Amino acid sequence: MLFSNPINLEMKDGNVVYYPNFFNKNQADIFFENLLQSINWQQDNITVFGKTYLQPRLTAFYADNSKNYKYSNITMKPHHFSGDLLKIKTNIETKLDIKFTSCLANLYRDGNDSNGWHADDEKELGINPIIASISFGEKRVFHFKHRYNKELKKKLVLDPGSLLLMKGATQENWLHQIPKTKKQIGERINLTFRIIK
Ligand SMILES: O=C(O)CCC(=O)C(=O)O
Ligand SMILES: [Fe+2]
Repeated sequence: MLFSNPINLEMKDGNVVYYPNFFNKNQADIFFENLLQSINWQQDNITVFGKTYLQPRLTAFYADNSKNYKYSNITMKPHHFSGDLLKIKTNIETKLDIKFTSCLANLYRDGNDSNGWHADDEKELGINPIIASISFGEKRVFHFKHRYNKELKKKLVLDPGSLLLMKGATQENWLHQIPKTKKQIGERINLTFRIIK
């Protein structure tokens, strides 16, 4: 087997599988340190209901084409894949047998950084997008809530070295977030590999 113990989250109207040890601890630690230094982290302004704020985390966008990525009034121009990010891309493409074009990277500096309720449903991702989300560094809680049935919720901890694979109608029917935490915690890097044609 290429990687151990996938956990199917059994999402109604969606399809989410969690792979806790997609990368082993040693690999995950090395990738974390290298990506922290090598990624072109930036902090953008976002405009929500007419008010402008600094985004509560750092981000960077990479692609093997020149297509921009637009979300929350932000347009991100891609950098080219290289170094460990390219190694990770090739590794997951081989293991999953899927080719990705793009990666949106997130750096949560501490518990005060977050990612509010949203779905990855921008039209450039197409219908039923496949999103492969890799985590390194500090573990963080991840929430799902169903868009139309308030009783349906899921909560899980994303461990370093893990992969969360979201596919099928997940983005159409569910929202997700990384909430803030009051705990004193360190940095976390998340890489979301996407297909943008
Ligand atoms: O940090 C995470 O695990 C989630 C990131 C995310 O949802 C996104 O970039 O769209
Ligand atoms: Fe997302």
